[in-house]
Amino acid sequence: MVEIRKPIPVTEAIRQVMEHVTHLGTEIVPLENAYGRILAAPIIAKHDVPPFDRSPYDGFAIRAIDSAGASGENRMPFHVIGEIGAGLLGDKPIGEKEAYRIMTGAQIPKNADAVVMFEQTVENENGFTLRKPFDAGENISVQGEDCKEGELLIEAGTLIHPGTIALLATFGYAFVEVAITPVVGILSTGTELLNVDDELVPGKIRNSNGPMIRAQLDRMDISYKSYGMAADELDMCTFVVEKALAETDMLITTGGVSVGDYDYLPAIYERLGAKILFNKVAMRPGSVTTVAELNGKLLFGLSGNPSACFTGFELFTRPAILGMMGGTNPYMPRMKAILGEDFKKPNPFTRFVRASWEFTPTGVIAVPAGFNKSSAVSSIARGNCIIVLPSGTRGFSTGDEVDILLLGSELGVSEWTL
Ligand SMILES: Nc1nc2c(c(=O)[nH]1)N[C@H]1C(S)=C(S)[C@@H](COP(=O)(O)OP(=O)(O)OC[C@H]3O[C@@H](n4cnc5c(N)ncnc54)[C@H](O)[C@@H]3O)O[C@H]1N2
Ligand code: MOO
Ligand SMILES: [Mg+2]
Repeated sequence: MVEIRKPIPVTEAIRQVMEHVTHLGTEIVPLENAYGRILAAPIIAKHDVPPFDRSPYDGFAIRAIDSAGASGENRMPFHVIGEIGAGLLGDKPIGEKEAYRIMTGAQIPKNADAVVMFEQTVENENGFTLRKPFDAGENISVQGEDCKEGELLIEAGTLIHPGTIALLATFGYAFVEVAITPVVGILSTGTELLNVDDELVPGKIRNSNGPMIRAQLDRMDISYKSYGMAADELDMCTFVVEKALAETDMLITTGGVSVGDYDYLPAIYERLGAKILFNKVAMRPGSVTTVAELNGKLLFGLSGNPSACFTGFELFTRPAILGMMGGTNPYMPRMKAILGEDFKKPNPFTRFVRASWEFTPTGVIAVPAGFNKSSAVSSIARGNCIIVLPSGTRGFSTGDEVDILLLGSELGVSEWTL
């Protein structure tokens, strides 16, 4: 008798996966290796930024009071007492009607409280004249206007991007505390599988899931250990799964999770004593996605069908990996889009449609990326997003508003909502 599985809602499945995520701790890396990692400690301003009042322009530093009454008819003369380039200091305090020539980024000299751009002056042998009064503080970049010493700037759990690197460098972080990145094992199961460079022979297909998962991990900058392909043989598959689990922090298998005679993953989980979190999700594709846990490590039994495998990774495995690193935005960003083509299939389960989105003059349009069965490989290649069609809906028409999940974005969101 075939086992009847009870599907759980997608949101519940994601919640269960995230509940079983374990952190691997933190490590210190040089700043030049920190891009793409996840911050393990918050960035707190170690000093004010800028650390001193400075000039935002190339021009003259003056006392604002000396410009009072200046006009086109009454140009105010100033005497230049020296020059300050960025990185240098003016050693004399400026006196009445005196000015320093000052360059962008240079510290404002003593007594000066305004900067006049070169373009606002007429220069002469002695200095310059100007034709308008300046307020105290005008054209001064004030110490601490960007960051105040002690201010919490970026939370732990944030992905480090080029802007984060700039901030870390500003505060002198030559080394950064980041989350340890998991090593993920990948095993493609299926007696029908050939290597990429094999000739097709009757009944066989090339393994596309293995290379696809490797690329999905590469896109996240996560390292992996590939265990290649295993034929549908219980003992051999159990041996490889056990070995892979011992050598990695998480294992992704593809294929063999449904109810077929040679779908051995359920038996392998049982043999190993792994706890099955779920083995059926109310979604299409990927309803057979199975997740188990053993000794604190997650085993993702992704479907063999390519579109289901891809979707299972993006929905469950990717947030779990980010969660293992304490990532605070593990879920794909979501956007509203206008459906660019009819999609008339009813949706008994939540449907995730591989699609392609673009900005148009009338807004964001998302168009399904062609043949959209669970077994499809072409629509994964053509898609750049996933349209989410809620369960219980009866098909959608061109012009309907839909939600889309963005693929390959370094941005993410903190909550999963459906
Ligand atoms: N009686 C039932 N049959 C099936 C059910 C069901 O509920 N009852 N579920 C169907 C659904 S939904 C899916 S999805 C598939 C899932 O199958 P498995 O995850 O067990 O995967 P396999 O049987 O091993 O393979 C399915 C399909 O994918 C191809 N495949 C497998 N590995 C790869 C790979 N690495 N690269 C490319 N393609 C691969 C494989 O040849 C099969 O065509 O089960 C349904 N059946
Ligand atoms: O597990 Mo399947 O992908 O719903 O067709
Ligand atoms: Mg199967």
